[in-house]
Amino acid sequence: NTITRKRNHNKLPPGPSPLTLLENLVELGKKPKQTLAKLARLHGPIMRLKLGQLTTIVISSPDIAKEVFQTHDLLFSNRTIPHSTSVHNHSHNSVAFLPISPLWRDLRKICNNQLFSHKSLDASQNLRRKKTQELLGDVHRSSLSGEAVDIGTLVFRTSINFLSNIFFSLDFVNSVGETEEYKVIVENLGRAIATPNLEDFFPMLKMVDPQGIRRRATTYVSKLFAIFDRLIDKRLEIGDGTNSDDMLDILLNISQEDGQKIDHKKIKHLFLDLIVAGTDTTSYTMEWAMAELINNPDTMSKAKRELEQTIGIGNPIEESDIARLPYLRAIIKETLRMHPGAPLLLPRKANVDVEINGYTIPQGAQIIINEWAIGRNPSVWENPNLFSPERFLGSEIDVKGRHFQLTPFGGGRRICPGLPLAIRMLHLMLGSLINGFDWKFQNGVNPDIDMGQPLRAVPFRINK
Ligand code: HEM
Repeated sequence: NTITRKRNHNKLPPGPSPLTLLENLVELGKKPKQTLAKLARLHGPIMRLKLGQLTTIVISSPDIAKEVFQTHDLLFSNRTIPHSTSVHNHSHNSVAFLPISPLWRDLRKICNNQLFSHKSLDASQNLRRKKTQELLGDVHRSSLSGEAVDIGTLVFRTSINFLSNIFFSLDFVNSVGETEEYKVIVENLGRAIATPNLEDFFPMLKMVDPQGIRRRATTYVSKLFAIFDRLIDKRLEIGDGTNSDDMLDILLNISQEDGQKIDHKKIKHLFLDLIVAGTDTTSYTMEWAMAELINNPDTMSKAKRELEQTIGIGNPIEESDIARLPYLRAIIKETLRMHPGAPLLLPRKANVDVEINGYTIPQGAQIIINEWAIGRNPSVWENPNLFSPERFLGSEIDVKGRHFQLTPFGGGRRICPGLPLAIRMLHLMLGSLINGFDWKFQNGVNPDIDMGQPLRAVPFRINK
């Protein structure tokens, strides 16, 4: 599995034939995990896939990922643009898809200043505390009636309401019906980016939209934009008198001062990116963390014991407690290793010809880091298929993009800006769910959430 370091320009190991590749791509849309496993077995640390107009380099080795995220970060800092993001001209306004440019920098700066800096995260802590209490209230009600809860859906509701409060000072989701409505929007938009689209490989298909991806993306972006439009119009009508100081107010103020930096259209694209990038990934990670804990009773007991000793059974968890909960932190890392929310991260592009490990990556090639395969690679991790948070105790490996065997949030200048928020939310929600309740799978059965079954589990309230 080691890569030969001899000079081997332009002779990147080829991947499967175009036909097999096409089959794999179709499968990837349907069964992402099984397909990734197969691809990881088939190819080594680096592989070139040539299909139609697009050359894709798939990287499944920490050493080579380091070249992309650190050594040559700038040269790999743009993305290939999926055609599905051309909907509503999103790719030209999107912090996630713009090339490195003054607009991208302005948008990242706005995100950091308003949302993700230490200071703004501390300022929004009350809101997360409140949304977590509401989550626990829902779980408590189910525990009284002995009903199973759908973890992914509950966490989705918590995360989207947290974001909608920061943005607009209101809950997007107040009922089961609304949760479903927003979940469908976000899942479909995520899929529009993650599903391999034949249009991206064969540009002549762009008019045809053979998989209907662009049609679906148009429907769901339009739905979200209609909601944002209504909220922005309402805010502008109400005028200055009712300054609520949320992110919408701040962005409208910036747009008044400097319309170049951000305008109404760009505000909508930014909210779209943040909601799509931030909610599905968080609920997916939480669903897996809970599934692994319920499946591994010893790990669950250890986590509960740590919480009991540090915080006290049933007591509310504060974000400031996270630093004192090493086992809980190890559980989140282990979940992100085995079940990265974005298994192929987001695509990058070689801005010029770049030499890495003796290979020349051709200009314009799409670069995919196969995070899922790196997390399951037996030459990187001992017993990679075993859920064992202990491997992280006393280890310096973190998820901040500097340990290349574990980069679920990417790395370099394009690293996920939501990382600090995601980390706080994941620990807060997971710690709260297990410190307040015992959990069992519905009907005692371990659901295979790989197969797209949502995790349903029954909570039992713990008496203090
Ligand atoms: C467990 C949760 C999350 C995971 C696993 C995750 C993962 C990722 C990954 C892999 C990337 C691409 C990084 C790269 O190319 O190097 C990314 C980008 C991004 N993420 Fe996250 N993310 C999460 C949560 C969030 C949250 C909560 C937000 C915001 C509310 C967010 C907003 C973004 C944005 C805006 C980008 C694009 C950045 C750019 O291209 O400059 N993410 N995320």
